[in-house]
Amino acid sequence: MNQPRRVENLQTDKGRVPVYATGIVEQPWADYSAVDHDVWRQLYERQRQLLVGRASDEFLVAQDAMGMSPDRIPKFSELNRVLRDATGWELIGVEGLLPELDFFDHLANRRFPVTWWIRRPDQVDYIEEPDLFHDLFGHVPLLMNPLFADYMQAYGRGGVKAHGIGPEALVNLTRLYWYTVEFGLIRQQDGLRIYGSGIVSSKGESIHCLESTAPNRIGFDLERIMRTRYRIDSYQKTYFVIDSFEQLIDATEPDFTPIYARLATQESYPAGTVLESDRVYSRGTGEGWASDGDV
Ligand SMILES: C[C@H](O)[C@H](O)[C@H]1CNc2nc(N)[nH]c(=O)c2N1
Ligand SMILES: N[C@@H](Cc1ccccc1)C(=O)O
Ligand SMILES: [Fe+2]
Repeated sequence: MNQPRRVENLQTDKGRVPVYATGIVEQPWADYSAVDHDVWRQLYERQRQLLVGRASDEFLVAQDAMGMSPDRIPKFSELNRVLRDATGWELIGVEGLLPELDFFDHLANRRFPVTWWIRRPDQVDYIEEPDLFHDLFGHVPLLMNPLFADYMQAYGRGGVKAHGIGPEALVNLTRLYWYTVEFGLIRQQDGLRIYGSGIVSSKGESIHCLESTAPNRIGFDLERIMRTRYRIDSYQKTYFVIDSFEQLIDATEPDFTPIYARLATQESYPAGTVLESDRVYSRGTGEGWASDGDV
């Protein structure tokens, strides 16, 4: 995608960046400070160590294929050469969260929006919004996996379609993103493993999601997930487990229009729910759960 014309230098609270008409930001790589690069290195090395034995084989293979350097914040332009050859995806720089339709349209065109700024040293254990580390370390590697790359584009197309159907459909579809792309687990011969970006980019949740007795771990069920509310400010109460990316692709291939219509007549479930019909890998103790805050 040829860069659209530059319209202005946006003064943000994190520095001046060139912003294009489409909201795409050019990565100001030369402006990253030594502190920025050190935060990247610290987070990268800590997560790489934590994820051995915890992340899925697909994630670890994809991350090695992506070939990011721990020593400095990677250049989007360098990663794009590798990514385009592998699956036709490319990264674009953004300021932060985009309006939903913009986000879906980028995914539908195999463009993944990556936040251009990285968190401060005092935010290494928790940050309330996606930064460069969450997007680049968490989301980008699996775009090297052909199956997952297809799923992400299909999701984007589904998002554009859901946006046209209405706000409830968008809520249903966002839950699917949350419980797969962000916080998904996958079953392997040697146990449950992580593929969700929100988990792999978080030290605490990488440990909690597999080792804590507090959360439920339940087998993937499309409509169950689309009815289930989630948490945005604490560890998840429930993690959903797929058997494979093929299962995810097969389950989401059909037209969702009748599913949205059915879901509109049904109640949603609180995040900590366990149903009789659930395939329960482990039922949580609920220890430490806040009673409110589901979205
Ligand atoms: C999938 C869901 O709509 C979600 O809230 C979107 C909205 N906008 C976004 N914008 C950016 N840049 N990155 C994201 O992950 C999202 N997520
Ligand atoms: N098949 C879904 C779109 C979709 C594809 C892949 C993942 C999620 C959603 C629809 O018709 O709306
Ligand atoms: Fe994310």
